[in-house]
Amino acid sequence: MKALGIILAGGNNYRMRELSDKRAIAAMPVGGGYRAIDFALSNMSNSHIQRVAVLTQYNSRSLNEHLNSSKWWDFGRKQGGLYIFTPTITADNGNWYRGTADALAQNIDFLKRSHEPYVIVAGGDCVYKLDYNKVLDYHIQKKADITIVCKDVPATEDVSRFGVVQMNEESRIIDFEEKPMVAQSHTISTGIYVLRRRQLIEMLEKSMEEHRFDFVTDILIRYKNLKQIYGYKLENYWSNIASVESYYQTNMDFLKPEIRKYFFHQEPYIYSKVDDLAPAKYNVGAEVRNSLIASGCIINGTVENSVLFKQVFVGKNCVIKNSIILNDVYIGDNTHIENCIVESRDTICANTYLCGEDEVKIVRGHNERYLM
Ligand SMILES: Nc1ncnc2c1ncn2[C@@H]1O[C@H](COP(=O)(O)OP(=O)(O)O[C@H]2O[C@H](CO)[C@@H](O)[C@H](O)[C@H]2O)[C@@H](O)[C@H]1O
Repeated sequence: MKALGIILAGGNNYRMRELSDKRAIAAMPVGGGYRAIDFALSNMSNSHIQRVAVLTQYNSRSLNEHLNSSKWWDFGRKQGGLYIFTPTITADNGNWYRGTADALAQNIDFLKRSHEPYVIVAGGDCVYKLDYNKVLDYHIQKKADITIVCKDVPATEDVSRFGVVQMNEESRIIDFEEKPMVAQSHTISTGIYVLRRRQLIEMLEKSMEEHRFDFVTDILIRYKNLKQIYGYKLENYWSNIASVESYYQTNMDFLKPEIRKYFFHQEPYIYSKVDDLAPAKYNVGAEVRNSLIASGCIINGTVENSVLFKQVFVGKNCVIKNSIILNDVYIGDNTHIENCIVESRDTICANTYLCGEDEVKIVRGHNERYLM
């Protein structure tokens, strides 16, 4: 096989507010039936990458539970497999992953023991489909040292939470600024990189010698004029779960017919861990419009422009509008929920009124305000 996959899934993100208290960002539920990491894992599997390591750290239990079997993404092969690497305290190392380069460097033995000539490095918090082999072919054809998958975003979009690149006519990256206040272009890095395994090992060893721990600032930006770094443009849907707003928007995108068709009905498919649940049930009085309702849900009230994850109960005379309800939530009768994200495994008492006014409201059990 030509490439090895590494998924970085250990970061925390304060922009996710309380949603990251319970779980790693890569374990965030997406699109009614997936977790964020399913997209990178399925892309790896669909690109026939047989050995994939997931580097996890922050709130790793939630992710470990989701990844407890490699069979869902078809990695259970004799010559390959899915590896989950959390930081390990050893005689030579007493540190957590101090950054993305450090996370890779702490697993340098895995890189050294592998035989694949190339490595695909991707984040576990992005929603997209990509055949990594196309990027790999491009990387080889360009004779690049590093290839970064990039995306043009509308000029109206705030790019200050991304790496922003400038490319010349040959698609060589001539400038890379990480999270700039004022951006020079609207081409962003998607955080997906291709490089030679030997090259990566060499760069990581140098970084560690100098106590530099971040892949972007200490490798990409440092080498941007010294190495041949190319950009590969991703034309299709891509979104990353980096804030409550982008998480909400990504889920709402799944209500658009073209996005649903792209992810649910067009090959290659996205895979996830499957639960054996009863089908969703709509009782007399239920009214559902433009919504995704996962298995195990029971609906009695009205649901509109919303995404309900598995095993949500909606009581009588409820109105759920423009909201995301995470799994195992019980919503009592006569409740109004609008512009909210309701945390998983929660009970919303009957007669509750919840509405995100200026921004999406995150609801956890005790946020209720009762109707008069
Ligand atoms: N210590 C650690 N151990 C293991 N995994 C860790 C880690 N720290 C972070 N990660 C993981 O690495 C990935 C990148 O996270 P970062 O916090 O480094 O950057 P961010 O996602 O903000 O931007 C990045 O991704 C956006 C695109 O989403 C780019 O535009 C931008 O240039 C790039 O830095 C995430 O999947 C995260 O979970």
